[in-house]
Amino acid sequence: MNAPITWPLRGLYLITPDETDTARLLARLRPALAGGPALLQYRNKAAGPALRREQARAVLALCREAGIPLVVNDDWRLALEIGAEGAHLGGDDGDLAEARAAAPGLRLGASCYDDLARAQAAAVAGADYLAFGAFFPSGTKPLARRAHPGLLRDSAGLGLPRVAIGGITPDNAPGLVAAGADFLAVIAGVFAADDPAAAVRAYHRAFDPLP
Ligand SMILES: Cc1ncc(COP(=O)(O)OP(=O)(O)O)c(N)n1
Ligand SMILES: Cc1ncsc1CCOP(=O)(O)O
Ligand SMILES: [Mg+2]
Repeated sequence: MNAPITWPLRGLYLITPDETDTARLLARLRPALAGGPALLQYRNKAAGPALRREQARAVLALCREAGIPLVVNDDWRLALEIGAEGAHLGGDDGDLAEARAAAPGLRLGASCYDDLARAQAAAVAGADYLAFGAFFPSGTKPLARRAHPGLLRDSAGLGLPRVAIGGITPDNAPGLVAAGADFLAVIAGVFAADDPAAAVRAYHRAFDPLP
């Protein structure tokens, strides 16, 4: 019996690296999931539709064993098809209001980049969380638009969980949490670490109350 899946309030939001070998992807994922991320996003910008479908299903099985909710990047129809908990939509990933209407049970995340007006529109369209960033230079996505941590404070009034992304390390994480981030979305900081499980736990310490 798998553990029940509950949607978390805050924590590390782990995102998969671009890995086209499914066995290798799962082998990299297992130790990271052992660290206990709050959420996992399946993202693979190097895979075509068939491989994405295969990998999303395989990743969902691992998430179910670990009791961790899965969000599918870019493709809410795939998320719905495989029974994932959510989908993440950016500016090129279709209409959020259409996804909201077609998939009322899916948690929908919206990329808001550095743009408060976009966040307001996403909230009205039915987003379940708002993602901002990149807050720091990201080797994973070097051309990502940059955002200022003040945006996390400025978006508090929208009343939705806020996700920070982009070049986040255990060292710069506490500043983003202090500015209002509910989730820290991370790829390289975990998957390029020598000990991915320890890296996950290091991010979670950013959410610990101060002594
Ligand atoms: C949690 C989270 N935040 C932002 C993104 C970026 O989405 P997008 O702008 O669509 O860029 P790609 O990830 O598709 O390259 C994300 N995936 N997850
Ligand atoms: C998808 C995405 N969007 C903005 S930065 C980024 C990549 C985040 O990866 P990393 O944590 O390795 O900087
Ligand atoms: Mg996208």
